[in-house]
Amino acid sequence: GAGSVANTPEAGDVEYLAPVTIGGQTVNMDFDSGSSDLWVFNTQLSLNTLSGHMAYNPAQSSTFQLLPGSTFSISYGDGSGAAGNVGTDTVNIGGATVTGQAIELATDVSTSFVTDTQSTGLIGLAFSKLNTVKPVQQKTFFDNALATLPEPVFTADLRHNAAGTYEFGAIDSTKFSGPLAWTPVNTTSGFWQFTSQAFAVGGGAPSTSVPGGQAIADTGTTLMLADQSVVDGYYSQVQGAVNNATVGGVTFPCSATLPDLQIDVGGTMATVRGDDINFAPVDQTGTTCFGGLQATTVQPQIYGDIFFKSNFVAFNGGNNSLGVAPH
Ligand SMILES: CCNC(=O)c1c(-c2ccccc2)csc1NC(=O)CNCCc1c[nH]c2ccccc12
Repeated sequence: GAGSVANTPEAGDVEYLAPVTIGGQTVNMDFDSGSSDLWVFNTQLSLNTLSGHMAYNPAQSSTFQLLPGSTFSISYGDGSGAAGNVGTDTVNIGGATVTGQAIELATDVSTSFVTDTQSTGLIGLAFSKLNTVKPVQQKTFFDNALATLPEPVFTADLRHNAAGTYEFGAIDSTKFSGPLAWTPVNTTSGFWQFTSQAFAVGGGAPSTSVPGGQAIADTGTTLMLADQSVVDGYYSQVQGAVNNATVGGVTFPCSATLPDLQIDVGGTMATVRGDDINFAPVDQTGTTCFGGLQATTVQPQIYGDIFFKSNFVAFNGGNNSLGVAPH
């Protein structure tokens, strides 16, 4: 059946956590449409590492089964990562249930995850071809759930500093306004990848031909990481915006009025509200603010939580498409 859970932004909308029940144990996880491993803090980790975290205890689950000889090791572009061994258990997300889901039990986690005590791990929702389990690659929760969901979809409704929703198996049209604009997804990369070739600033004339012209929908990345041409075009319209090498990105006066960004999603222009591009102050006085839109040289571009705060997104695993609408 379908499943729906509330998600909650951590302070500063850095990440969005939602409850997942694994073998009867409910833990808060980071739902990540930009990766494909479900890994958890668990009782194999040292008490130091576990300090402050919830932890999954496989010994307490009557449905846990070890996958002998299976391991995982994942690293993310920000240099963080996790590694460990693997078992299976029953996973229930708001009523949507999968038995025999691969549960990757970290025995090693990088510092940024250790200090992030509200998160018990990640639940990857990209395509299973990116899963890192060896010797036998494992499927994501969504992949395993597809056949049993009323509709082969999951949706992300992320809000600024407010509770939102992750839903599996249904599209709740009360969560967005107007029709969903659907675009085909190119699954070759293993991400929810689509064409994004143009942008406009504050309703101005659209640019054309953004280099690479591809982007992914990634709930696991905090910011919106776009091509330099998009970033330059946007911040050229923001008084006092500078590339601040010290803090590692574009900053501007917190008092600046930020224009909306219109960005191409498979031929339809989606809007990212200017307010959501004012991500956070970088100083105690709240004078200088860090942009939610930053440049990346990697391709494809990464439309993270900043994008989702203005746009409801439906991920259709039945026909590999994305539906986007303002919310
Ligand atoms: C900055 C995080 N994002 C990435 O590294 C990333 C990249 C990527 C690749 C190279 C350079 C920069 C970014 C491509 S797709 C992609 N997306 C993901 O990897 C999605 N999963 C991020 C999980 C993640 C990494 N660090 C965290 C810290 C807190 C919560 C979650 C995380």
